[in-house]
Amino acid sequence: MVTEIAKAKLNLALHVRARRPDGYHELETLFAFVEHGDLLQVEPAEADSFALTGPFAAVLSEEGDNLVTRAARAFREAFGGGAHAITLDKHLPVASGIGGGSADAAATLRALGRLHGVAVEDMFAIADGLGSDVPACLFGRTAIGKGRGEQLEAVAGLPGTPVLLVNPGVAVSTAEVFRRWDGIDRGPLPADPRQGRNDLEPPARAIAPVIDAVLALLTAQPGAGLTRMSGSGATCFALFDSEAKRDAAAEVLAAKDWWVLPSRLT
Ligand SMILES: C[C@@](CO)(OP(=O)(O)O)[C@H](O)COP(=O)(O)OP(=O)(O)OC[C@H]1O[C@@H](n2ccc(N)nc2=O)[C@H](O)[C@@H]1O
Ligand SMILES: Nc1ncnc2c1ncn2[C@@H]1O[C@H](COP(=O)(O)OP(=O)(O)O)[C@@H](O)[C@H]1O
Repeated sequence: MVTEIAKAKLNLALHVRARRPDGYHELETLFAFVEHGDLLQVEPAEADSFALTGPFAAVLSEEGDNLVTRAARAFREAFGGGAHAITLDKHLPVASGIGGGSADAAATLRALGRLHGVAVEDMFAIADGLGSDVPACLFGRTAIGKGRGEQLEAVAGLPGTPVLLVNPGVAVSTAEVFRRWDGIDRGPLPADPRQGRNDLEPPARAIAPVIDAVLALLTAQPGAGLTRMSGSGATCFALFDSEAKRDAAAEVLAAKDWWVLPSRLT
């Protein structure tokens, strides 16, 4: 049995540059990861099986096609390896801008790669076909992403930085948020992500105005530095200058009945 953590992804900055003829958007984004996420367990078996557990299992169990089973199918078509029993312990909220599904797909590939001796480098083509964020999650390191997110360049991160993730419990459709982007290119990613922005914030806030309240309360917390929405939302994050201040902020935001995840950047 192999176990992988499907770490939550953050977009420390996300600049949308252009709408492409194929419907996708050209991005420049700074991907980072946190220590916590979903838990994936994979073992060879006589027949394929897939079990969902954890606090967000119910949301997903009504959907037929999971990114985990899609990733496993794509792996087998490319590399063989037979049947597997897979368990996904779902801790990350679904459709929330922290790439939970993408991280699960990448963790599935990593686990199968470990079981069957396939290198991560050889699985990027499969990852690309599963979703725009899956290559970044497979890479798993702080990186600048271009194209639709699949052109990756590793950069120095801020490992160990305390971070708080907050989701107000509203699922936001990524496709819908991109559709509402105003089409204005506001320029490239700056060297310092703090000077950057998330261009998907205005359209996401229009769909889910509660994001305004989350950002306002996060920004007001003692010790909060860079505070922003991640991906297409609605999860927002703040970096903190100490774990104690992060934990104090977590209590304040959890009192709103919002989902909170105190973690650290990897
Ligand atoms: C916005 C981002 C930023 O990291 O994160 P999330 O909010 O999903 O976490 C990603 O680009 C999301 O990646 P992912 O969730 O894998 O998206 P996909 O399944 O490939 O695409 C879902 C839909 O989003 C839109 N889409 C996605 C990526 C992109 N560069 N341009 C787009 O226009 C398309 O309408 C597409 O049909
Ligand atoms: N294992 C999975 N975890 C989360 N979502 C999944 C999974 N498999 C399929 N999905 C689908 O993918 C969509 C995007 O999910 P998710 O990756 O959580 O969003 P985001 O990238 O915005 O954080 C969900 O609405 C859901 O329908």
